[in-house]
Amino acid sequence: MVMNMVLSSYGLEKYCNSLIESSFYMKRLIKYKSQGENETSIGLLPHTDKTFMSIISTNEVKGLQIKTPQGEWIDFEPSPSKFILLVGEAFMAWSNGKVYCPLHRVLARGNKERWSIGIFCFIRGILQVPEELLDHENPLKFKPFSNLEFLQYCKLQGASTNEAAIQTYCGI
Ligand SMILES: O=C(O)CCC(=O)C(=O)O
Ligand SMILES: [Fe+2]
Repeated sequence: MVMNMVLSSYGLEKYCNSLIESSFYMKRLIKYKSQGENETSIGLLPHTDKTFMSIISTNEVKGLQIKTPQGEWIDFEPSPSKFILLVGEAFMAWSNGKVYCPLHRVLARGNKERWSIGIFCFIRGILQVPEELLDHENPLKFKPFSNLEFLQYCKLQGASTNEAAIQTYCGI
């Protein structure tokens, strides 16, 4: 359903079924240690996800920050009924750069433990920019690529925090 909502908002709903059929998910629970009352440290370095998209839900402790296209870091305000969807580098490349893939980080602050649960969605097979997104003004920016091989490449290169990894991997 989430995939459907996101793709529809970009007029790409026609690709929804095939993407859902090729998708698989990884789940990860992260615990961030509490800090001193007035202390702040980096819980997770700034990075972009290597996924197609990621869904994150957290306990009530703030910490996740997202960088806007204008360069401003904004806080994700947690609540029990809320989750955040982050576009990954694979979706950004498949959309030929149309969809923004945000840099995000986690600050560990204060004396409460923070938990987050992430559902990370990857696509099997070869991802190719839909022809509807291409014309004279919007030439192809990314060669066809495999999301899983891209993930492997980032692990081997130690490029997990490199926000331009997809550009180096399959950018034109
Ligand atoms: O813990 C969080 O809120 C974010 C985790 C995250 O960005 C990641 O695992 O890629
Ligand atoms: Fe992330």
